[in-house]
Amino acid sequence: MALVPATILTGFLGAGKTTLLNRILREPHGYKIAVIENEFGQENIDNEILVQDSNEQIVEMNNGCICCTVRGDLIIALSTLAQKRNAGELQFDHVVIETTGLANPGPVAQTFFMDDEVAAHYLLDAVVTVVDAKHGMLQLDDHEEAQRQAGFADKLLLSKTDLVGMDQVDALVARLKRINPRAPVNKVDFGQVPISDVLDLRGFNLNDKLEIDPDFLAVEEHVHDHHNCDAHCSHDHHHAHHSDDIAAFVFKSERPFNTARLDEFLGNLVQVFGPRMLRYKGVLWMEGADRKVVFQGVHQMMGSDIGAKWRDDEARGSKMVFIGKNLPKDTFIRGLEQCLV
Ligand SMILES: Nc1nc2c(ncn2[C@@H]2O[C@H](COP(=O)(O)OP(=O)(O)OP(=O)(O)O)[C@@H](O)[C@H]2O)c(=O)[nH]1
Repeated sequence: MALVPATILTGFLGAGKTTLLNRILREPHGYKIAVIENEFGQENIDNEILVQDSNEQIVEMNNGCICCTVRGDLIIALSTLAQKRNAGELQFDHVVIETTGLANPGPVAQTFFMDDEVAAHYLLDAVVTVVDAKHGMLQLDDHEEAQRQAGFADKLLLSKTDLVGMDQVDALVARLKRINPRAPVNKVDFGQVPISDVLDLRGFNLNDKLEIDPDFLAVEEHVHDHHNCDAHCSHDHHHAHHSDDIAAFVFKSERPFNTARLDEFLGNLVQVFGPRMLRYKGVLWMEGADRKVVFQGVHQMMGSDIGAKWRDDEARGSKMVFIGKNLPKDTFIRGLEQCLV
């Protein structure tokens, strides 16, 4: 059987990866795409956000962090998909792996060369990196992961250019070109981009990567602590520990929220803690509403959408994930509890 091309979709927290993926999954392009999702934090909210209504596409979830479990979960997910495909149980002709916003794509890409079973079934097509035009500059300043994601890209897609002026876009593009002169930079507007900018790029060139990182294929000891993955997973394949002050926590409740109280509380939260709130999202049960509310944000930019209807057989409740730098978890949790009905 021909090798299945795989795309690694990466980009910093909130850059617009899921928005892009959702658009691709909705578009009638003829590809049958299997998706492997990975999220920072133990609750997979993207699970709820991604469209899952097409029987042409499969969404394969794995909790934990791709960068920690790269030689474990990712290999298992890819191998399971390949076995099902060979057995005729699943049909797909492309795989997209959406990494967490804090992942270094290096080890994810490595999997395609280091694992025989994966290499026997898949061809790494390209690393596509989404960069947030509004927050990208700061993310590149503050986070090594953001630089690696840009540096490793075979294609850079600039999102949220609607939120900034041309000067800011030009400065960011110039910086991206300095970090990665090889990757073409295209704009993506709320995920709108030709499919040919994302799939079938055949952009991954091992020789290029070895030039940038001669250790790319080096086998390393896997020494870090998996118990900490959910909250502190930002190890790269050199096992440098960084971003240790970034942590994720989850709020869950089986009681509905009072809309006015929650709006006011979240508004205050982002005013006070916005600069440290790297990414937050949730699926909410609002009092009196028969549909889910999906809320999410990056720093001070917060928004919400109406989601799917609560099914009759579904237990109603809310779950939210906050990822930030030194956020006062107790203040968040206590405040949210006070917004419940
Ligand atoms: N203004 C604007 N907002 C955008 C654009 N693309 C995405 N967004 C918004 O940015 C937020 C984050 O988008 P996601 O697609 O969830 O980002 P992500 O990279 O998947 O986030 P994580 O996986 O959580 O790191 C959402 O509220 C999107 O609606 C864009 O081009 N312009």
